[in-house]
Amino acid sequence: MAFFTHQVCRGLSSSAVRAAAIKHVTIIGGGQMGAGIAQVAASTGHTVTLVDTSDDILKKAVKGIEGSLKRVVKKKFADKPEAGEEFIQKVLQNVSVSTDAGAAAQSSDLVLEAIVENLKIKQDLFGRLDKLAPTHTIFASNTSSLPISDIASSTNRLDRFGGLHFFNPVPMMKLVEVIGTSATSQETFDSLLNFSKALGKTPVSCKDTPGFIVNRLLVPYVLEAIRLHERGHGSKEDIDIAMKLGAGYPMGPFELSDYVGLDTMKFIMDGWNEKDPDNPLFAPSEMLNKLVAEGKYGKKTGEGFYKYK
Ligand SMILES: CCCCCCCC(=O)CC(=O)SCCNC(=O)CCNC(=O)[C@H](O)C(C)(C)COP(=O)(O)OP(=O)(O)OC[C@H]1O[C@@H](n2cnc3c(N)ncnc32)[C@H](O)[C@@H]1OP(=O)(O)O
Ligand SMILES: NC(=O)C1=CN([C@@H]2O[C@H](COP(=O)(O)OP(=O)(O)OC[C@H]3O[C@@H](n4cnc5c(N)ncnc54)[C@H](O)[C@@H]3O)[C@@H](O)[C@H]2O)C=CC1
Repeated sequence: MAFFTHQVCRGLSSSAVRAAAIKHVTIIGGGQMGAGIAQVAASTGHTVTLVDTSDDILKKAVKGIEGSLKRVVKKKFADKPEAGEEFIQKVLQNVSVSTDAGAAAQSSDLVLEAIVENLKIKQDLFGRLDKLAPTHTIFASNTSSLPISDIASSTNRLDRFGGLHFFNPVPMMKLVEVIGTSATSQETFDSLLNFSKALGKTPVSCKDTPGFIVNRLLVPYVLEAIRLHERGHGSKEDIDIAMKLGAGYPMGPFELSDYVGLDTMKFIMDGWNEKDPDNPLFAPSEMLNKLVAEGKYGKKTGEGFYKYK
């Protein structure tokens, strides 16, 4: 099955001697993931420019970062609230915002994209930035499901292009999947690996295959839960309770879907179904399609499988 052939294998123990350090990062997309990555990068001493399409979205993103930082310092500086407030201010000083991705990319060591899960839109963005960013700048995508090599194909910097896949909520989740394509240079891969470690995360090396490691396992599981419910074999609530108490998952599959975003889930499912139409694991779900058509994307819109208002 061509869909699941792998491209390249890289070890985590490779020499990182030549890898350039990443200091200034442009993060494009100030939604759940981009804001979370910006927060963690700024908290670990990197300077960050967060880019989105409007000032309003960026304002909301910075407010979200501030709210999340407050939760972090409540624990980290439990008995030193003043030091906690100082930390928040210091982190926020490391973050600037912009609606001009091209201008931001011009002073960046890394441009990391966390925009909508759509190949054409991601390709357009990187194709444009490729002409504006300095030669040394590394490009990376936080895509959940798209081949990194397909996104990179719109640029002329295939050796300086990789994947950095974070997990939601970024400040809490320790893993980063680092993806090299067959064209990604070892130097680039090592820079991305070192950057993940500098963020305090644990990186794993992944091949450029659909879903990398985590989503290749997680997406079929969640879709099977939805199908089980569609067949009338369990309520959402019971399935969620069952997986939390019976399998030790922190969230059940319906809670997790709402948390991730049903729009993102649908983008992933449709994309994989299109590439591999005979695979029952990626068969469309009427229930998911209906919720997305109604604009019920989950927590971020106030309703998905559950209501949050
Ligand atoms: C769907 C399948 C398809 C996916 C495809 C697309 C997605 C991807 O490409 C990859 C992904 O990201 S998959 C999703 C991975 N994430 C998970 O599985 C999260 C599962 N949930 C959890 O770990 C915990 O419920 C969690 C850590 C979230 C919350 O912990 P709790 O359950 O204990 O609940 P809380 O009481 O709310 O939180 C406890 C404390 O955690 C801290 N915290 C939580 N969220 C935070 C945030 N955003 N920022 C900062 N701190 C945060 C916080 O300390 C909180 O305590 P309080 O502040 O006192 O509430
Ligand atoms: N939601 C999740 O749990 C995870 C999502 N991802 C991936 O991260 C990416 C972003 O996902 P989320 O943050 O959940 O989405 P989101 O919907 O919360 O945020 C996306 C942001 O990108 C902005 N945007 C869209 N097109 C843009 C453009 N051309 N230029 C600048 N900004 C643009 C939107 O205005 C929005 O603020 C997707 O590729 C997704 O697959 C990866 C890991 C986990």
